[in-house]
Amino acid sequence: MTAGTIELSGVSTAYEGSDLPVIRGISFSIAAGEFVVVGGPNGAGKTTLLETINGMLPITNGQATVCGLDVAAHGTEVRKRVGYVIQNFAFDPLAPFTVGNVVIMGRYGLLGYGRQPREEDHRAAEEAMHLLGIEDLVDRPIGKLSGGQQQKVLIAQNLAKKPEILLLDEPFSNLDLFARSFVGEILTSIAEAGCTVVIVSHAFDALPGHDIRILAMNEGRISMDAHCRGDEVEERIRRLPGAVHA
Ligand SMILES: Nc1ncnc2c1ncn2[C@@H]1O[C@H](COP(=O)(O)OP(=O)(O)OP(=O)(O)O)[C@@H](O)[C@H]1O
Repeated sequence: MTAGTIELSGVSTAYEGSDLPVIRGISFSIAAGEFVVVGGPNGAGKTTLLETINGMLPITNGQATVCGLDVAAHGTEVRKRVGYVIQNFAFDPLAPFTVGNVVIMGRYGLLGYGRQPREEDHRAAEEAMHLLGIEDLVDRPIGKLSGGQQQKVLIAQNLAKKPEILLLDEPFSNLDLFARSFVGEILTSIAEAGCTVVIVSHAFDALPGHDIRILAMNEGRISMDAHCRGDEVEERIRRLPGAVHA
């Protein structure tokens, strides 16, 4: 079974127009349903790692295989199976979309160009909004919501896709303490249901208490690959060399 798996073998990636690799010769395997936190100092390459897994960057060395697909050759197919909640996204205050419009957009990549959402697409969007507790916002203009509410909408949009893998870049950044634990619990339940969850974060206080895999990064490389409880992650990351800025 390859659904939800991530395999990197000696992978390096560089941004367009640059010869310098940002990710440098990284290798690891992530199994379906794993709950992984990626930590490390600013500029370590954490976002770049998520973009690499999601097939958004040219791979200059090695091979990345996601859900059994070679990322370099099948980026579009990979992105149908992977949800990616990007860092610090904020909607234009005048964006002409409701919350319901934004969540159903999560289904568009599966539908194909110009196709209208079907009953099952609306159902998937409703389920995702229900899970995030945002059904009452469905008709609200997205640009008029708070940062934390917009963050929940983006997570719902990606869950509506029913991804095999969910990548989240700083998902807790706009959320209050209560919302952070709430989202942490949702991500745990998603992983328990078999969806691989990979979170880049500097905020570790909302991580669930169960066993978590930590991948720490420094200067484009993996500096630690370990397991611990959610409430031990911060201490483990702090003890790493080069972690002073984390
Ligand atoms: N679009 C881009 N073009 C060129 N270089 C980039 C681009 N995005 C990031 N970089 C560079 O790649 C390196 C890693 O950046 P990345 O955003 O992956 O780090 P990060 O670990 O996620 O940092 P942070 O914790 O600050 O979000 C940095 O040196 C950064 O300047």
